[in-house]
This record gives sequence, C-alpha cells and structure tokens, in this order.
Amino acid sequence: MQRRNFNMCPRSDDSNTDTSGIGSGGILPDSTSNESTTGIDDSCSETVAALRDPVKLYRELRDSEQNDVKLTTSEWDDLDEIFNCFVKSGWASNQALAIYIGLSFFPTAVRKFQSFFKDKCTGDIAKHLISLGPCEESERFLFPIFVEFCLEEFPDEIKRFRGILDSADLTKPHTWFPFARAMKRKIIYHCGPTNSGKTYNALQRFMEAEKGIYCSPLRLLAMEVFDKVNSLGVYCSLHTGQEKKHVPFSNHSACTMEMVSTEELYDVAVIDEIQMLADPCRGYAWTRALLGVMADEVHLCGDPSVLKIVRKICAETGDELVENHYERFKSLVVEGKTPLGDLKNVRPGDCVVAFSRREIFEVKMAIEKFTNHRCCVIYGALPPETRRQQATLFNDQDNEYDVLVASDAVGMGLNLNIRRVVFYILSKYNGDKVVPVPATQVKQIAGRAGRRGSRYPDGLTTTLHLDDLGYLIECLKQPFDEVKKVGLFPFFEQIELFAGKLPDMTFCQLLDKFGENCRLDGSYFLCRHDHIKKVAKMLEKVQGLSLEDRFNFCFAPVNIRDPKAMFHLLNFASTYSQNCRVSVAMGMPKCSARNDSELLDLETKHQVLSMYLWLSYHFKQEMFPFVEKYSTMAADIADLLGQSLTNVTWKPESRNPPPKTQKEDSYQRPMSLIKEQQK
Ligand SMILES: Nc1ncnc2c1ncn2[C@@H]1O[C@H](COP(=O)(O)OP(=O)(O)OP(=O)(O)O)[C@@H](O)[C@H]1O
Ligand SMILES: [Mg+2]
Repeated sequence: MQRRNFNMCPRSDDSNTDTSGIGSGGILPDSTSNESTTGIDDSCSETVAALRDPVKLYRELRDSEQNDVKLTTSEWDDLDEIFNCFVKSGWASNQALAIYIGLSFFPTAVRKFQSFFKDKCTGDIAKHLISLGPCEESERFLFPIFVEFCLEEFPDEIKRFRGILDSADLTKPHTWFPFARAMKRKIIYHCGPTNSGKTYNALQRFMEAEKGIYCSPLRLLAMEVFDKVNSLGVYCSLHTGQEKKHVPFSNHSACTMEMVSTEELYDVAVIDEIQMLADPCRGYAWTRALLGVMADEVHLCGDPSVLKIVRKICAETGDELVENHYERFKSLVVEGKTPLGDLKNVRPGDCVVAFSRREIFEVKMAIEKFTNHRCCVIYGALPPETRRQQATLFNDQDNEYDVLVASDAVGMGLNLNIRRVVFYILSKYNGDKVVPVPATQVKQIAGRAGRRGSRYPDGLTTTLHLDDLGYLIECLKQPFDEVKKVGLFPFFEQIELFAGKLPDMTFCQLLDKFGENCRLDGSYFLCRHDHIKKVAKMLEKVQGLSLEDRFNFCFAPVNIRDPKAMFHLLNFASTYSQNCRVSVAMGMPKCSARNDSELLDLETKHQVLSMYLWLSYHFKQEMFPFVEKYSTMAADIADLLGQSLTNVTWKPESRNPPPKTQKEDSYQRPMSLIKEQQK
C-alpha cells in the first residue's frame, strides 16, 4: 500500500531510518553528550533544545537514566498543561495518522509519551517547552519526538492500524473494473435542462444497437422505457431489484441503476439522470455504472452539474468523451404576477406538488370538494404499478381525472400531460427538520410541465402562495451547482477484507469503523448509510447469518420508519438463518381501503411483498420459493391501491409526521388557504 500523504512526516516505512525534515529542521552538530540532566536555567540552552535533531533527541532521552531535573510544582503543572493541549490537538492527531497512529489510539499514545517524557526529560528541554507554553509551537516541537517514541513503543498497534487502513482503501476506484479499462469506451454526455430531448436521443442509439442496456434511476422509468422500446418493435427485457421480465430473443434490457451488470458486454449503455452521481445515498450506483459498464458507447443523460467531474473521471479512465449540449424545447414560463392563490383556481392539466402524504391528500380532497375536478395522486410510497396507473388515468383525456397531485416522486424523467406545475408548498421535512426544497429539485419538478409531444407543449409553473413565488423564481434562475465529489460505497468483498482485520465487531460496528477509516480520492465521498446501519442493528439479534447474508439483507428495500415492514424483514432474516424456506405471514386484503389506516396498511403490505421479491433475486431462490404467488398478490394490492386512491374521502395521516414543534429559525410556510377557509 502507498504511504499516506500528509503535510509533515515524510518518513520512509523503515522505522529505523532517521527522519530528515521532521521538526524544525535546523540540526546542530552531533551532540551525544548528555550534558543536561540537571536543570539549566539559561535561555541559550533552551534555543539549543529547540534546534536539536528530534531523532537524536529522542534517542538521548530514551537512553538516559531517570532524570533528576529540578522543576517547581507549577512548572510540572505547566508541562501537564502542554500535554493536555497536545492530546487535544487536531493537527497532531491528524499528522499521527501518517505513522498509522489512529485517532482512537492517539490519546493513549500521548499519555504514555507524557509519562516517558516526564521521566526522562532534561532541564533544557523541559524549560524550553515550558517557555513555549501550551501552543502550536510546543506541539510542533513535541510531535517529531512523539513520532520516534510511537514507532518504537507501538509497532503492533501501528501494524494493526495500517492493516485496517489498507483494507479500507477506496482510492482509485477506476482501477476496480479492469475489463472496462481494457476497452476503449466512447462516452457521450447528453447535457441539458429538463425536457430537452436528452433521454430521447440516447434511446435512439440504444434501439439502433445490436445489444443495449438502459439504466434508470427509478423502477417506473425502467418500466416506461421497457414498454416504449417493445412497442417500437425492439425486443427488450426488464430487470429491476424486484422484477425480471425476460422477453424471448431480446438483446436489449432496461434496468434500475443498482442492477446493471459490469460483467456483460454491450454495444450501447444509457445511464440516465447522471447528476445522481452526487446523490448522498444512491450516488455509488451511478459511479459504479459509469466506471464499470462494459459498453463501446456509454450515453450519459443529465444536467450540467456533473459535467466537469465526468471530464475528470474520463481523463482517469482513458475513455473518449463527447459532449452534446441541449436547450429546453420551449422555455418554462413562471406565472409571475398570479400565484394560484386558492386551490379553487386549478385547471385541467395542473399538477399540484406537495411534499408529504398528508398534504397530498389534503390538496386532493380540497380540490374535489370545492371544484368539479378529480385528482390522481403520485407519491413515493405507492408501488410503481399504482403510480403508473394514476399517471395513465391523468394522461388519458377521456375521463374526469384532469388534475394530478404529486410529491417529488414525479420529478424524475417521467413524461406526463402537465400544463402547469403548481407548488402547494416549497419546503419539506428532511427527516430532521423542515427545510426549503433544494433549487435543483424545484427545477426538476417544474420541468415536468410542457413536455414535447404532450397535450401541453408550453410549460407553466407557479406557487399557491404569493410568499413562495419569489423562491420559485430564484430557484429557476439559479445556474446548476458544480458537483465536486461523487458517491462511492464498498463492495461486499471490500467489507469482507476489512472485517478480517476486526474480527470481533458486529456488522454495524464494522460499518462505523469503515466510515471512520476509509480513504478516498478527492473526487469521491462515501455514501450515507444510516439506512443500512439501522437494518444492521436490528439484525444483530439474528444469529447464524454469514457476513455476506447480513450485507445483502441490509440493502433490502425497506422503509426503516415503518415498524411493520421492519418486523417482516426481521422475520425473513430469522427464517433464512435457520435454513428454512421463507414465506410472508400476512393476510391478503379483500377490498380497497375504506379509511386511511387501511390505505397505509395496503402500502405496507405491498412494500413487504416487494421486499420478499427483492430478496428472492438476491439470495438462493429455493429459500424464497413463493415468488409467483407473491408477485400476483403484489399486483392485486397495487390494483386495490389504485381503486382506493380514486375513492379517498377520509382525512389522511402522515406516515412519518414531522415533529410538532418547529425551531424558530427553520423555514415556515404560510398556512394553506384551504385551512383558512375551513377555519
Ligand atoms: N426529436 C424528437 N422527436 C420527437 N419527440 C421528441 C424528440 N426529442 C424529445 N422528444 C420527446 O420530448 C419529451 C422530452 O424528451 P426527453 O424525455 O428526452 O427529455 P429529457 O431532456 O430527458 O428530460 P428530463 O431531464 O426531464 O429527463 C419526450 O416525450 C420525448 O419523447
Ligand atoms: Mg430524461
């Protein structure tokens, strides 16, 4: 492994080699005389101490007898204070990483060094240090001596920590895919705003190719491409975490990003929504696809935010990069002077966007109560099949469902007959507090209005409240932020190697340790994995799972805030660990939901079945033998959900309501007009 690259301490790996360049640099002629074992109260000798070669200085201390230096009590206290400062020094603890003294071991090492120093120090050194006091300069004086001390005293600790770091090395990720590196790939970046034809053009090449793969950010979009391509006469299969539809004789496939193979050869690969490289949670899947897919032509579709970093990555991989820039077919118009004001003013083709399940239903019910419009709904907890059914209902002209109420789940890539996007609200709960919706997301969602080829080719957008209009305009005007880092997450093999160095840790502790110790190049970040850790923690009580099984169970698609879904996942893992065939212990609902808790129950039931199907494709299939039965059940529940949504007449609840009390500095929105009306 390469040595860590730090500002100071360019030591060679041989701990017996003298260190040049550590410390103040000015080295006096060799002075082996141990002249000052008694106190020398002399500023000249203090300067001498400052200038001495730390390596030699350490050796002298080490080889000297116990000191008989005479210091006053307050001077000893001063020395302790200096060491207290040293042990807290961020600079010193970071520099110590260069010799593989880890952050957790650093305080112990410093305390041992402190005892050693107080036992052995000579008067001139002690006085010099005391004269510096607890400050950066004293840290810089002590550090190189500390380095020598550690190298001699803690070789095992250093070796162990070095092993850990070596196994948590995520640098140079482009070298992880030697087969893709052996190819001369041509990367075509379709770069532009929403509704500019990026995906359309990439798909043209995809369909012309002998063999192609389309990688989607969402199951729903993969299904849309699967349908579209098959309808145009190109046989195409579908491969998502939960579903494999093999179309006979097909050479084309539409998959979700996580499912793309880096072992199969393709002529054309399409990686859609490439800006998701920077997604804090799922970014690693885009990075893996970009670095690893084995295709002669790789088409990337997305906004310009990741263009620079893609250029950098292509320079590292040696791939040729072609950039195709696009403009929006028709510009998006903000209805500047007239916010909607009242939900009574919705018109056919409007999509009202809210960010919680409760608000979505609140809006739907208000519109249906106060107007003659009927609303379809799309939100994240709905199965893709139900979202698609709702989208079709909305797109279809021959019915009364002419308004859509949706969450940000509508934001990516979908082509809907939307004339105007109306933001009911421009803040959302991020799991911690209520924050303004990020500008990139606002643009993405507003970009759903006025799609080319739809019934409304001219797109409009506005807000319900006048107060929010300024923020909407600001978001649309903002240029795309340039992304500096893209996501990475270790493969199982990397975690396994790491676990080998820390055999007594639970999987959850391993993930924490990996996060603390992993090394990354400047263009990469480690993706957030709180979700995985939460599942790992729950599965700790399940005995008998191999590390690989645990790893795979932790990636199962589960809503960690839904206790019922978590309970089922725990059951699946327990049954699997006992080597028994896994089934779902759950009754099948007979009719559509009559109230909100029944609707929530349908959503959960579908998620549980969907999780089962996912597990069946990620574990030995014979352990999950009821795939057909549960697929049918899942489809039936998706239908029931669709029926339920058209009949909603009750007051909905949030699945995960945000805390009631809001901090004063958090984003506040005006109360909805409907609520005011109701008051
Ligand atoms: N050359 C074209 N001929 C006919 N239809 C087109 C053409 N280009 C794009 N379209 C249609 O315009 C709509 C928007 O195109 P597309 O989905 O490719 O946009 P996009 O830039 O990928 O948008 P987003 O960023 O939202 O994904 C689609 O319905 C697509 O079929
Ligand atoms: Mg697109």
